[in-house]
Amino acid sequence: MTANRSTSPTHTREQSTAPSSATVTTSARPAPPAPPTSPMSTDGAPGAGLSERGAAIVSEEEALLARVIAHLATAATKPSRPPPAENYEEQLLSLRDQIAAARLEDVPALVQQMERLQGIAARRNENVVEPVDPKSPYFGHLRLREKGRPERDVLIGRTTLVDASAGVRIVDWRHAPVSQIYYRYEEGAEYEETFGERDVEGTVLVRRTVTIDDGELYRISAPQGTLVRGPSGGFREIATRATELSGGQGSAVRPEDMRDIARAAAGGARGGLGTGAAFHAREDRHLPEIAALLDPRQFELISKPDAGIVVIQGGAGSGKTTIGVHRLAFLSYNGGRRFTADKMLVIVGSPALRAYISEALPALGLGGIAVETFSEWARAARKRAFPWLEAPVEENTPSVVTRYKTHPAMLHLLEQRAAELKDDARARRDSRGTLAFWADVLTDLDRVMAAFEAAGDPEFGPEQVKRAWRWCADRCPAVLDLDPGDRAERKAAMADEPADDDDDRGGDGREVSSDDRAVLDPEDDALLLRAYQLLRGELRKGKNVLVYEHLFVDEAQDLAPIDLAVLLGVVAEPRSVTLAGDTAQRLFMDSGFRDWRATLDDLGLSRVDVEPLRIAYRSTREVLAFARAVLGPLADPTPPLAPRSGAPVEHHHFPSAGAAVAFLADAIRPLFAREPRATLAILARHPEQADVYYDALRMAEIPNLRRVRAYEFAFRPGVEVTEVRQVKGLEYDYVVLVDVNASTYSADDESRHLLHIGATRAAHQLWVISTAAPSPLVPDWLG
Ligand SMILES: Nc1ncnc2c1ncn2[C@@H]1O[C@H](COP(=O)(O)OP(=O)(O)OP(=O)(O)O)[C@@H](O)[C@H]1O
Repeated sequence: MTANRSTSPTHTREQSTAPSSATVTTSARPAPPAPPTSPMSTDGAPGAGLSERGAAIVSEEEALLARVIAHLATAATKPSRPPPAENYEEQLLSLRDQIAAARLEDVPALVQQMERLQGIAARRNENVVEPVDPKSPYFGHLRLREKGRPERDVLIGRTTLVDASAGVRIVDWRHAPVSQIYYRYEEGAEYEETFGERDVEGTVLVRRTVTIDDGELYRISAPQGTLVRGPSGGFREIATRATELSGGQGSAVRPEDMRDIARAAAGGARGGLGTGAAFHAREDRHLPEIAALLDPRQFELISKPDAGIVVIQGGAGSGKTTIGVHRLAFLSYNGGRRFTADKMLVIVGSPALRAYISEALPALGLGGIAVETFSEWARAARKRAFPWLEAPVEENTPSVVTRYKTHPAMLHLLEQRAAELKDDARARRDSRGTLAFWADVLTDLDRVMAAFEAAGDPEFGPEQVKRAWRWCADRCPAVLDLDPGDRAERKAAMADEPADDDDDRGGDGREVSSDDRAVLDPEDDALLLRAYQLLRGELRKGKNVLVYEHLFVDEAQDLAPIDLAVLLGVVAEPRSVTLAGDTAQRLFMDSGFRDWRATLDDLGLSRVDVEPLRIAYRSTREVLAFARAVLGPLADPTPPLAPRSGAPVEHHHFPSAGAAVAFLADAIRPLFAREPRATLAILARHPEQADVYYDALRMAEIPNLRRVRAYEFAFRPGVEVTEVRQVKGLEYDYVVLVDVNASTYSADDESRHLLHIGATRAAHQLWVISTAAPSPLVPDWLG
């Protein structure tokens, strides 16, 4: 699928030049140089122009596939055919027979499959072990030579099936020893691994990624070349040049390597939108699924031990979400009964990502995992913990109050005050006591002042503390009033607080004024939950304790330390957690998250390492250069490695939005005529700006045009007009950033982050449009 954030992980990144895993893997021992091949052919004639080596690879792979399919067909007609998935006992018996007949080196994979099945049988209601799908039985091919043993072909797929006598060995990608060879070693490399109890040494004779769809081989990626079946049925070689991660020679992938398509793209030079990438995607619909492409570093993080906290810092498009969801799959496979679907929680940054991940998980064999945004999850948990607290939550909190409530100083104060109440049975007795505690912590001015002074945050001094405190002191009594219990007593206590005649405006100029209605701020959900955890212990869901065995938090940079503390508080010991985020993509500047190190310290996790990811897979080198430039001083000192190069980023200036739309309409129509499967995002900072572009493009009768107002992305081809904030975590073939004017994006941190996020949604090409004095963040070199 070419749509933004493909909904199926089997084609999560439909672009023709996804680097073959062989070209991005690193190995202690380099692959031997590929023998010379004849020039690449792009003429589409069946098999025409295939090098001798290419032809040999194709026939080897076709023979292998034919063998597997024939075996699956025979197995299907035999009584010993794997029984329906829900018939666990028969499946276990079948596996036992396979083990009895298997060679020593195949036994661990089968035993693992058996253990997994036993776990599932015990749970009954969980995911089932799927039989091998004859339409797409595997995606990786290794040929291994081990000392004193004949060479053997091992295929990497989504489930295990081994029949050594038939020469068929398909091993689940999550099965550690074999997948380690696939993900860590290049063709030609020597390896040492442990299979079960046995140490083995060998050589990877062949390592290829294959795409099989509907039982047909469509694509082979090998170090010697990428071979693709054309519409006429024959194979041809495409874009085989090795990508250079350092930006060195031979790194260009497109448009040069796609001359034929670029030629088709009318006016492919400056002024033309479209690199032909989405056109090519249509032709080469069959691209390897992402599990086939994982690089060694990604696989290392995915396969980290099941206990422990893995913190991933990676730039835009470096595979953080990919790692998070594959780690869930890996743990669920290897973790026996511990990691069942109802015991894993995924927290995402937006409803759009929730939609994407919810659809991606079942395709990885993970049905029924809860995927929620933090605010949704916290709201529901808070309502369960305080069922009688019927205060509405209003989203009009002044910035100064958000910062006060999410500041690490507030988290520490809450912890300190709770510790002081260790022996106070009254405070701990029920959720009403917790509510009183919450109000007390927020409104005890002396303690609050001391806590913020100790935090020493130069951007949040006594002035701000006082203003935020006023807001809380004004609002908390009405909330406490919802508890008829000892209303009078509490009111009297609140009345003792000193009157405040200071300025009563919030940091953003909004009035911080008295409100007699019982209203909560969104940040109160986390404060109340943390207070509950500290005073009363574990949160509950119905009669059960609310506890998860694994937690994956995506876009963690937009959560406050207190949010993370609440989430970590619902994870069972020993904790198994993946936290992924990118400090360059912070959107909620008031959230209390400063950087990973400080946040981990705030959470008492100083000893946890932050794992950096360096390869930016999504965007081209040109897009990444722009995205880095707009970050200015906020950019990571180490630039990401960008495997792909593409069309230059262009800046177009117009006197008005009307002129810009006319230009865009003229570029978009031919783009979709050439590349009907393309996805294009037109991104504004503010909704009103997006409306202007949408209305005008609609009048220009741009087909498949959608105005996305509240995360209702279609994940299919077409033009989506929306605000930058909404597209966090998504991806498009092409992106146009509109109204990149000085009045819209000044040189402040939030503007830098927004432009960075918007730009890095583009996989292939980026345009920047200004309609007044351009933003100072547009780099000079863009012109
Ligand atoms: N090893 C890989 N080889 C090729 N493509 C990859 C690889 N890893 C990830 N990708 C692709 O790169 C794109 C970005 O991946 P992903 O969304 O996981 O990154 P991210 O770090 O979460 O990005 P963002 O921070 O922008 O949300 C996706 O299309 C994904 O399929």
